[in-house]
Amino acid sequence: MSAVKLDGKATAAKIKADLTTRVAALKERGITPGLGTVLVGDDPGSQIYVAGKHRDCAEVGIASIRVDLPETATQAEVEAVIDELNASPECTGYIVQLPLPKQLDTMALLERMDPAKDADGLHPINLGRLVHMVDAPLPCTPNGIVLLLQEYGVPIKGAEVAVVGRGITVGRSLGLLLTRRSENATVTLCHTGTQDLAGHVRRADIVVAAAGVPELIKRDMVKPGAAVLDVGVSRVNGKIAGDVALDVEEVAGFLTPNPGGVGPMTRALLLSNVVEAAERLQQSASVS
Ligand SMILES: Nc1nc2c(c(=O)[nH]1)N[C@@H](CN(C=O)c1ccc(C(=O)N[C@@H](CCC(=O)O)C(=O)O)cc1)CN2
Repeated sequence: MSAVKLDGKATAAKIKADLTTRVAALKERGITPGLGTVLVGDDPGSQIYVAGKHRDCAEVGIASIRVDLPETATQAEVEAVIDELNASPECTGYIVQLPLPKQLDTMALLERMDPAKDADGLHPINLGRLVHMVDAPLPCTPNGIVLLLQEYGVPIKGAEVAVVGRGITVGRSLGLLLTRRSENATVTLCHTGTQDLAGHVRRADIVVAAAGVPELIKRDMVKPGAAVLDVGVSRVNGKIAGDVALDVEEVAGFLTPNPGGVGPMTRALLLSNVVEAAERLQQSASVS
C-alpha cells in the first residue's frame, strides 16, 4: 500500500489565493493588513521560517515589518519592540518567533502583546478563548493540520487521535482544537512521560508527530490506513528529518510529506489570522 499524500504546499496555495482576493478588497476599503515579526537571535531554522513568512506576505499583498534583535537582547529591549508594534497602525498583527533565547521570559512577552494583534493565537487570552470554545485567532500549525485533514476528507469526528508532543505551538493547542464540538475527536496527548507510546499510536486513526525526535514513529507503530502528520523538524547533516520513519508510507492511509506538509499550512494560516484581524478592524471601523 502507498499512502495518499496530504499535500500542504498545494492546499496552502489555495488558501493563499483566497487571501489575495480578500487583501485586495481590504485595500479598496483603505485597510492594508501588515504582519510584524520579532526574531531574537540567529537560530538558522527560525531565520528560514521568518524569511518565509515575509515572502508569503509579499505574495498575497500583506505589508510586512521585520524586527531582528541580537541573541543577547534583554527582556526590556524585546518589550520595547512589542510596545511599538502594539501602538503601530501599520502593524495589524504580529508574532514573536519561538523559541526565544534562554534569558527571555516567553510568557511575559506573550502576555504583553495586544491580544487583538496576536497573529499566532498564542496569547494567553486567545488560548483561554479556545479553552472556552469561543471565537479567537487559532494557533497556526494546529489549525493547518485540521484544515489539511478536512481538505483530504479524513474523518475527524469520532476519530482516535494520538498527538505526540505537548508544546504550546502544536500538541497542547491541537488537543484543544480537535476536542471542540465541531471536530469531536478523542485525543490522547502523548509526551516524554508517556509509558506506552507505541500502544497509544497503534490505536490511533490519526497520528500527529510533533516531538522533534527523528524517526520516533516507526512503521510497526502505525495502524494500517491511519492518517499520519509529521510536524517534527530536526536538521540532520543539513537535511530536514521528520519524526516519522520513511517506510510508514507503506502502511499509512494518508501521510504528509516533510517538508511540504504541515510547514506550508502553518505559514498560510498565519496569513489568514492577519487578514481576519484586519477584516475585524475594517468591520469595527464601518460600524462606528
Ligand atoms: N511564533 C511562532 N514560533 C514558532 C511556530 C509558530 O507557529 N509561531 N512554529 C514553529 C516554526 N514555524 C513557524 O514559525 C514554521 C515551521 C516550518 C515551516 C515551513 O514552512 N517548513 C517548510 C520547510 C522549510 C525549511 O526548513 O526548509 C516545510 O515544512 O515545507 C514554517 C513555519 C516553531 N516556532
